[in-house]
Amino acid sequence: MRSDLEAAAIGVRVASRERWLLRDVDFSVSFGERVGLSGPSGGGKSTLLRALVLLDPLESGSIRWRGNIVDELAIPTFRSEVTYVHQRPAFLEGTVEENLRLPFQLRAQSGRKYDAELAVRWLERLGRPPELLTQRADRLSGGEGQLVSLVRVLQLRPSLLLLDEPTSALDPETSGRVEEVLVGWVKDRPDERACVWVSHDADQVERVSTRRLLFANGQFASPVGEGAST
Ligand SMILES: Nc1ncnc2c1ncn2[C@@H]1O[C@H](COP(=O)(O)OP(=O)(O)OP(=O)(O)O)[C@@H](O)[C@H]1O
Repeated sequence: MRSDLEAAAIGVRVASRERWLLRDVDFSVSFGERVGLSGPSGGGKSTLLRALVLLDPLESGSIRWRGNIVDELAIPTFRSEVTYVHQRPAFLEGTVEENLRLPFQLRAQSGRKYDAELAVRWLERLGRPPELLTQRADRLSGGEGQLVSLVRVLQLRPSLLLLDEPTSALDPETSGRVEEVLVGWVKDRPDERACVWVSHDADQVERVSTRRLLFANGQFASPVGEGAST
């Protein structure tokens, strides 16, 4: 059966090209899945997620999204459907709300408009009040930044989220909310949503994933088994 995202034999080298960060890596994910990715620091998990959305140039291999090779022209639309969520998100000057409005100016989002009510609903589900919208984005704490970055992504209705340690700066209670929101997000539409979740917390991986993988030295190690199936 065809997977929705398929990476075939992808390779990434450092800019100087003297070292491979990923070499001949195969990976696929299908809608409905929640893939938990763990492994040692510096093992290449972020590099892999970035390569899956072509944020770094591939030295070899290819990415297919829903059966089609993703070429240069397809990248903007592809990235509106498959989104990398950075562990330490960046914001532009201005309020949180101004930052939430910005992606709607991109061509890939044409025809869509910022919806303040939707943003407030996501914030509420993440345990934050609407007043956060008026706060300056550059004054957010690390944890608040992670929450706002999730709202920024979720409001754009993506299909596949590549989550790079999305709760690393959050307290346990808020982490729990994020887990609930993101697991629920996939479960609500399992035929059109999935996520890959990088975490160093083995218990979290167990809670959030339907499939668990270990990534080290730029390669997948042998599977560590199935996670929570529901
Ligand atoms: N642009 C780059 N140029 C050179 N080396 C890089 C580059 N990007 C990443 N690396 C190196 O690639 C390796 C993998 O880094 P990566 O951030 O993907 O690991 P990780 O598994 O996500 O680590 P962590 O769990 O600490 O976040 C590291 O040794 C890192 O220093």
